Amino acid sequence: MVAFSKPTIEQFFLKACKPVNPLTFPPTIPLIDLSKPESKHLLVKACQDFGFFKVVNHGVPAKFINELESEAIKFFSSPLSVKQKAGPPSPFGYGSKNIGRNGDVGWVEYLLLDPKPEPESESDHRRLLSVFQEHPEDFRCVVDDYVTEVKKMACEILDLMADELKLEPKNVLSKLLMDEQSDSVFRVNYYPPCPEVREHEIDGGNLIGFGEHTDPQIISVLRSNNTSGLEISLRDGRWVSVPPDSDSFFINVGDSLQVMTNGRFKSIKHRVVANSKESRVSMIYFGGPPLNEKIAPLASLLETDEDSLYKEFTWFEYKNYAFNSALSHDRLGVFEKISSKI
Ligand SMILES: C=C1C[C@]23C[C@@]1(O)CC[C@H]2[C@@]12CC[C@H](O)[C@@](C)(C(=O)O1)[C@H]2[C@@H]3C(=O)O
Ligand SMILES: O=C(O)CCC(=O)C(=O)O
Ligand SMILES: [Fe+2]
Repeated sequence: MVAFSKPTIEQFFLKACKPVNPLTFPPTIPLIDLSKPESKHLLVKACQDFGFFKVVNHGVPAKFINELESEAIKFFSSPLSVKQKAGPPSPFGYGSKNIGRNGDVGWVEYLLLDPKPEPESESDHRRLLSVFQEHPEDFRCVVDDYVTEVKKMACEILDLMADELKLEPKNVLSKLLMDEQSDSVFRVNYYPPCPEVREHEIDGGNLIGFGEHTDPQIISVLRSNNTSGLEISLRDGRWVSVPPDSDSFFINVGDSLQVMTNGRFKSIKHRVVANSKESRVSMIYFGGPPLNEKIAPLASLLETDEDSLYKEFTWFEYKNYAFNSALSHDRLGVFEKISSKI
């Protein structure tokens, strides 16, 4: 663990890296229309080829999305002293610039929230809600309404995957998110504009909003406003920027789903670069399994004689390892039976 001092602006720049490739996603981002259940074939292909796709006709009411975005903007626009009352994020609360506990920094402020507060974490929630001095319960309702809908969509997507992969039972994946003990997280990120980015751009630097990483859970459901910044890494190592679309959702395969499909689905490496002029607001639901769940390839997916590529572990063990590692660390590496590094 690293002791934190206030990060300097230089720490936020990716000096040693090649400039971000301005290509947009080639050829186009896989697009899944949830009103057409036959798109389940495209959905599985997208998970195999990229681990990433965009969803339209998702059924999440615009009202819930807009209310959450405006509550978030209200919160992030309040004085630092007010926001700090909701911090630090240990594990839930307000954070700024420091990401995780291992020395990562980014040009970002965020709220990490428990989508389903347990009685023991009630005090955390009270502290968090006290920040929304005027109507604290309204904020909780706005988060609950949004998360309920997004979780429903995530489960629908997981059921389509299971159907296309002919998994039994059909809810083998979605039941992990529906479980009362599901260890999911909800995050709202706010990337303020950074005027200083322009001077550094001249040196070919990019301001890092959220450093490169894969998401450890099963599935991540991301929605952002119309400010660009999200980039994904292709298998050939090129970074490409994802055109923002505030009316759609973006889905990432997480590390756990990569393992459950024995590597057929890819957990995609992604990052966010900050912007000199516009603020970016994103909200992400990370659907995770219960802590005691064994994360292993689904038996019905393994061909005869096909072995698991991974050692046995529970979500508790993986999460513990992940949260003690830096953002860019290749977390699945140590759980592979044959290291991909050789
Ligand atoms: C540096 C870190 C932040 C993170 C925990 C970790 O040690 C490595 C994984 C990171 C990540 C990425 C996806 C989600 O944003 C997140 C909440 C998660 O589950 O894993 C974050 C963690 C975090 O911000 O605490
Ligand atoms: O804010 C974003 O657009 C993505 C952030 C992200 O990848 C994360 O919070 O894990
Ligand atoms: Fe992420």
